[in-house]
This record gives sequence, structure tokens and C-alpha cells, in this order.
Amino acid sequence: MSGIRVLGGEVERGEQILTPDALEFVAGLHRAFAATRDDLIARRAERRPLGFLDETKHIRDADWRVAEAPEPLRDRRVEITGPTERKMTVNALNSGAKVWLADLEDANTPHWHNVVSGQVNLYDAARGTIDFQSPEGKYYSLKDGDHPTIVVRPRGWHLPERHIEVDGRPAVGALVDFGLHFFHNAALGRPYYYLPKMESHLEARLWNDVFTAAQAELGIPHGTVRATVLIETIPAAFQMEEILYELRDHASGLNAGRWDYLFSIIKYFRDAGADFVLPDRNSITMTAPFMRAYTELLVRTCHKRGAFAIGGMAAFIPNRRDPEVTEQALAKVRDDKTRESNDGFDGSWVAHPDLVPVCREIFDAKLGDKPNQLDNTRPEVSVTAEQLLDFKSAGGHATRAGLESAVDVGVRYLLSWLAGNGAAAIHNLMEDAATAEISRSQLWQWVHNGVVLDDGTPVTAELVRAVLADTKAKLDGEHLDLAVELFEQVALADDFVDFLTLPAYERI
Ligand SMILES: CC(=O)SCCNC(=O)CCNC(=O)[C@H](O)C(C)(C)COP(=O)(O)OP(=O)(O)OC[C@H]1O[C@@H](n2cnc3c(N)ncnc32)[C@H](O)[C@@H]1OP(=O)(O)O
Ligand SMILES: O=CC(=O)O
Ligand SMILES: [Mg+2]
Repeated sequence: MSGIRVLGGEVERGEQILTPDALEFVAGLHRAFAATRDDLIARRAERRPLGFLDETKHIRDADWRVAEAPEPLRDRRVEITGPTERKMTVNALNSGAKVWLADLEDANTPHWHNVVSGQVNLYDAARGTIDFQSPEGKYYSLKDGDHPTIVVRPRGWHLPERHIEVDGRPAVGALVDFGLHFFHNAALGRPYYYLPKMESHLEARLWNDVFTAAQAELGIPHGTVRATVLIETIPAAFQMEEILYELRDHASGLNAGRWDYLFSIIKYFRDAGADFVLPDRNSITMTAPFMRAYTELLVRTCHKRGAFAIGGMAAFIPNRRDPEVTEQALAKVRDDKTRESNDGFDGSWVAHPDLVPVCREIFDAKLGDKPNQLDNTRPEVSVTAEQLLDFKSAGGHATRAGLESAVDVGVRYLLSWLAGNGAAAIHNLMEDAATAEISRSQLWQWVHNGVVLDDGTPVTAELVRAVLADTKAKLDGEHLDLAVELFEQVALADDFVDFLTLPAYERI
């Protein structure tokens, strides 16, 4: 394998995934597409003025539709998300959901072990052979009957995979995740993906080129791949149609990735002054007018083009040991999914198996005998750039409790992430890379825009450091010093860190 080096340690059954042919395939994708990926990442830093693009108006005005959905993706009323850890893989496949988003992204720490064992688990899951024996003696295997369609979410374009080197540089993480999965499983007929964190239709074109090349290389018919794109950055909100258009032979739909969307807004406008400052994270709901504008535009765009509109994640999770918490979570999720189903979404995400029934019940009631509501085209919806950018419509305040919570949740999440768990239940909420990004970027924005808390206290770096010290004193954990150091860097460093996972990845 000339030019390819595998630098990670041994992982059980890794040799079944990291075969010479599979690595050559990944290296081929990397050699063909890494330079374009680098250019597109560099363009992100330009932060061009936002608006619907003049140069693509002809695409928005033209009459076209995405490819028709294949049978396994026609009914997506309830999608469970979660990392590709072995026990959770079996549990997700037994959850009764229609789709399992197998997450190599927001919910995953890309430890080498997780990267490789995740592929082992996906290999077994695709073949229906996965089982798991827990150390406590419980045996997990697939129940008889239908299982969710597996849709894999590779890492975003920004992350490298330093354990695989191609021609002397780390491979593109997204191409490692996609390439290994596609190589081993595409011939089984369901190479389906979720594409995260894109900022432009040109990034979607790159994915489309990757799919086209990968299919040609393995002799898989063009258009077998299907991709659902997360609209979870503010620039992408202005290019929903163009993104679907670029991927039209391979597009399945769009998803409203609300948590990264909020992070992206903060990141994009981090130094733009008071009009762009967002209040406490927990005070921003999906009914805030600017969030509503985003989901309305997403449903309208999808259904105009024959693509599925998939709702986002309500962060409330049940607790089997606490009925009160569970009751509250179910009520919150019920409200969230009811709004989405009434707005025309075809299905939505849940974070936990105990939330599958409520999501299914709500979409069952809305869909009746139909597998989706693509026919609900919402022609009355018209969303302007001003509405998407009206962040003042969030209402709410920056508060002391919000600041303390941002620090507490951010450090606790980093502790979990460093230990290899990219999703965690913290204070009865699901936290993952996207929600943690909000916590730390929000503090950066408050410090750099002279925000004053509702009790009159100015937000300064010193205040955040003091709260961080108090938080550290209350916590423990193997990686506490590192978690605190990283949090301080990503919340306060003068040069805004693009993604917290970039410096964190350097340290694992
Ligand atoms: C912003 C975004 O990108 S959202 C999408 C990314 N985020 C995610 O995917 C998060 C998915 N959810 C999770 O990871 C988990 O539910 C957590 C971390 C939030 C909570 O996990 P836990 O504290 O282990 O939950 P809990 O103890 O209630 O789990 C009960 C059982 O359900 C299983 N379970 C919980 N969540 C999931 C899931 N998402 N998928 C499969 N199984 C799950 C557990 O494995 C456990 O199984 P067991 O009884 O056989 O041991
Ligand atoms: O990936 C989903 C999100 O909300 O972020
Ligand atoms: Mg996300």
C-alpha cells in the first residue's frame, strides 16, 4: 500500500475493516478530493455577507425534483440517533424506530478505538449478525421482525483522521468514515448517509462527486447512495435548494439540526455587536420567530423538491429511575414533535429508545395511512433573509444562571468526550458536541460584545475564569485538568477556535 500508513493501535477485528483494499479505496478518495475539501474549508473563514445567492437564482427558479425515495427511506416518521457503540447499536436496531442514525459525528468521540469498532459494529449491523454480551452477563441480540434502516453520519469536513496517513498527511476524517462504510457495505444495497455541518452548496457538490466516484469505483449503480443533509449552519440556510440540487441524484432530504444551527449563528456573528448576541441557550425555543423561519423554509424547500423534511432533536431525555423526569421529557418531546408534524415534517429525531413511541404516535396520527407527507407542499410559506437573521426575535436574557450552566455543562461534556463518550446525559438533557459548542461559543460572544447579565454584572473573561474555577472545584474525573484547560481555550482564547473538537482531538 504505497503512501498509506496506519498509525492507530490494534482494535479487535480491526483487520476485517482495515484491509489493504479498503485502505486503498479510502486513500483514492482522499487523493481525489482532499485538495477541494481544503479550499472549501478555507472559504468558510471568509464569512461572506449572508443572503440568497444571485448566482444560483436560476436553480431556485427552475423546475426539478430530487430522485424518488427508495423503499427503505419512504417512511421516516421516527429516527433514533446514537453512537455506534455495540450495545447501543443493538438497542437502536431493536427500538422500533424506522431509521437509526448511526452517529460517527456529534455523538461520537473519534478515538481510534471508536472509529474502528464503530465500523465493525456497522458491518455486523448491516448483515443482521450483531449481538453483544455485557460484562454484567446480559445478552443482547436482534429481535425478530423489522429493524430500522441504517443511515450513517460521517464526521464533518473539518476533522482529520490522524491515525491514517495518506502521502504524509492525515486523511480527511469524513472520507475515512464514509469510505470504510461504503467499501464494506454498499454492495448490500443500502448506502445511506446523513451529511453534517456543511456551509455551502459547493460542499454538497463535493459530497456528490465523492458518491459518484465511489459508486463508479465499486461498480455500484449511480444514484444508489442516498444522503440527507443537515441544515445546521446559518450560511446553509440560504442555500437549501442549491444543496438539494447539487445532490439531486443522491438526495433523500434535509434535517433541521437545531443545535449546530444555533452554534453556527453564534460563531458567524461572534463579533458583530449587540444585535447578534443570543441569550441563554435554554431560553431559545423552536418557536422563536427566527427558528420558526428556518424550519418553515426547510419544509417548504424539501416538499417543493420531493425531498423529505426531518425534524430535529429535543434535548429532554427520560430517566428510567425517575418517573417525574421521564414525564417531563415525554411532555416536552410530545410538544416538539406535534409542532413538527403539524408544520409538515415527515418524521423526526429522538435520542433515546423510550422516546420512540411518543414520536411514532404523533406522526401516526398526522400521517394516517400515508408513509410521509411529501404532498403537503406548504405553498403559502415565504421566508425572507430578514426573518432568518432576526435574532433579536429570540427574546430572553443573558443570566448568571445561564453563564454558570454553560461552564458546568461544557466542562462536564468535555470530561465525557475525553473519556470516549461523545453523548452524555447531563442534568436530564442530552449533551453532545453541538450543544457543547453552544455553551462555549456563547461565552466567547458575551465576553467579546460587552454583554451585561440581567443582574447588572458585565461578562468578562475574569468572571468566566472565576466560575470555571468554582466549577472545577465541584467536579472530579480522570481528565479534569485537561477538560478545564480546553474549555478555557475554546470559550476565551482571543482567536476563536472553529470547532472545540479540533483542539480536543489533538489531546486524545
Ligand atoms: C445535536 C445532535 O446531533 S443530536 C444526535 C446526536 N446525539 C445522540 O445521538 C445522543 C443519543 N443518545 C444517547 O447517547 C443516550 O441516550 C444518552 C447519552 C443521552 C443517555 O444515555 P444513558 O444515560 O445510557 O441512558 P439510559 O441509562 O436511560 O439508557 C437506558 C437504555 O437505553 C439505551 N439507550 C439510550 N439511548 C440510546 C440510543 N440513543 N440508542 C440506543 N440505545 C440507547 C441504553 O444503552 C440503555 O440500554 P440498557 O438498558 O440495555 O443498558
Ligand atoms: O446534528 C444535529 C444538531 O442539532 O446539531
Ligand atoms: Mg449537529
